[in-house]
Amino acid sequence: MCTGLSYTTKNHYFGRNLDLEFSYNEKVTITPRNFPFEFRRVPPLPTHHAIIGMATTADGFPLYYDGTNEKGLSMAGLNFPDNADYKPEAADKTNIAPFEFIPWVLAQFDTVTQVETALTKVNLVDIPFNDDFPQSPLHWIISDSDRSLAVESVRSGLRVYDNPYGVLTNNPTFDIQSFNLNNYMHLSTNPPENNFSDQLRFDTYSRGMGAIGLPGDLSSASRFAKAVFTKMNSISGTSESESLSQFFQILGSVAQQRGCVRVGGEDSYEITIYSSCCNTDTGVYYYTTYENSQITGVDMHKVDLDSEELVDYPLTKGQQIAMHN
Ligand SMILES: C[C@H](CCC(=O)NCCS(=O)(=O)O)[C@H]1CC[C@H]2[C@@H]3CC[C@@H]4C[C@H](O)CC[C@]4(C)[C@H]3C[C@H](O)[C@]12C
Repeated sequence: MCTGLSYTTKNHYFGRNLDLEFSYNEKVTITPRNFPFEFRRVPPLPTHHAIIGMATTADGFPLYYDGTNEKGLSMAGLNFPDNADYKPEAADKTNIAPFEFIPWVLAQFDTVTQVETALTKVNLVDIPFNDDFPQSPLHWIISDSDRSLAVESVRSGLRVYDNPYGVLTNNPTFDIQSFNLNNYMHLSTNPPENNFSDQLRFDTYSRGMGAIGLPGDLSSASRFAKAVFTKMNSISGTSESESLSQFFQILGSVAQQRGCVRVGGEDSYEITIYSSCCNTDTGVYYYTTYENSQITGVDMHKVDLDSEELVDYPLTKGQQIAMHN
């Protein structure tokens, strides 16, 4: 499971939790403007926007999990099992393989609204990367500082939703996730009032009681409600430190601790492998990992963005403890 998030203070920030029981050796990866992008069914892009994000590179191609381009447009892929349905090639459409979707979008568009227009022609074609990286069922959040979309290729076709929450988790489909929020409209950050019965007396014995009923389990529907509540009520100062802290706190509210979500075999548990937060205005990509609570950053503008070569940074995965004595 995963959670994607778009958040604005003075600058705009975009990132995600990647929750999984293993890692594919992902690295913070910068694709400079002249890296020759080739696609399976659409024309290559020899020059394009530069991209920074988390990716596994295979056969020289950056397989992005999430990324931001130099115009501040961002996109992340999240697991969408059983619902994702990729299509046969369509002659009258722009046929993009799912693993090409993030590079293809971030390489050429500046805003969500531009992407929305282009998506009317897009067909997510069922072409896997290779035998080592078979097709994965994904859906996507696409954000800029103004708005977000949720994009889902399902049996009935490509669904593009306006995403006013700037949040995406996993199943069910985005329309159902949105509908479910109706169940939580009574939640409040204020102390509760007695609407239960005027014949009874109640005591607000604790702070935070206005949001009793907000789910705290790690299922994707619960994480969606929790993350939307936390984000929509978030208050942050505008400095980089305050903004980053608030962003990682929101992601932390839906993070997965080892042992709580068993998957498959005896000793297999899902954890939050990494949390990322890219300042989309400055092009600095920050991350923490499960065992590295210190924020690590990579500034895309510190490398030669006119080059042709991918630049990647292996993740620092152990705790970086600042001892006082
Ligand atoms: C598994 C992850 C989602 C995390 C999640 O939700 N985990 C719940 C698991 S569980 O459902 O609970 O068991 C997703 C998110 C992004 C994905 C990569 C995107 C690029 C590329 C696309 C290719 O087509 C296939 C290989 C590829 C490297 C992808 C591998 C994998 O699919 C990634 C890491």
